[in-house]
Amino acid sequence: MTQDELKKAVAKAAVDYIAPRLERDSVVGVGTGSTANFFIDMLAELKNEFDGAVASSEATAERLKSHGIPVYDLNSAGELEFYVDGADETNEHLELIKGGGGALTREKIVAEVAKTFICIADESKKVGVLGEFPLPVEVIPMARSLVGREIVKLGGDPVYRDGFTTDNGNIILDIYNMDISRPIQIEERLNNIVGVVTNGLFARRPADLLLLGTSRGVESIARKDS
Ligand SMILES: O=C[C@H](O)[C@H](O)[C@H](O)COP(=O)(O)O
Repeated sequence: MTQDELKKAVAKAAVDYIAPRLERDSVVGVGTGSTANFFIDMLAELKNEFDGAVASSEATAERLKSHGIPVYDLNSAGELEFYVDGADETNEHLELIKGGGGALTREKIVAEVAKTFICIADESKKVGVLGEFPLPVEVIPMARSLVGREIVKLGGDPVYRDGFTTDNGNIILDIYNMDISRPIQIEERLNNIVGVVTNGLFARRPADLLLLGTSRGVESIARKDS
């Protein structure tokens, strides 16, 4: 199977999971990226069975609206039953690296609000230890050099994502060669650097359910303590 076929399979598995659990007044949190896009396109078929969505990026909001799915501001949406999103990496504890597309901050905010975070990913995203994929950090532009120096002190190699601006008007530093064997600790340390908005580690708030696309089918992996 191609990677896109695996992404479509997990998107369908997510729709199949939430469909029987949706109420007419449900608002669904929706992530960003190519896997999330397949999910959005399939979610559209259910659009008369739930109220609408909260988007984790401008791109996702546009795609939802193009299908006629109402998009709500998170502040007026109240509680979200589900947040469905892809990932750049996941470990066995469903701790994630996200933000390859630069949407990490809004993704983290929406994930925080949702009762159940469903991660959809193809098997190339499953790793033993996080960090092969460079870890994105969203930074206030004037703090770029300061944050870069602090990241070096933590043992990482920050690289400025040239020409990229987040939906929040900030920049991204991608960290290479960082030891992420203790994800919660690294997530907190990076977030403590002045000028960091947030980083792409989802360890404090990991996924609750991983739908992993493999050549043998979609594996459903629940977080052990969820
Ligand atoms: O900022 C982007 C998001 O965190 C995506 O969920 C992540 O990059 C995975 O994207 P894709 O599904 O395209 O591999």
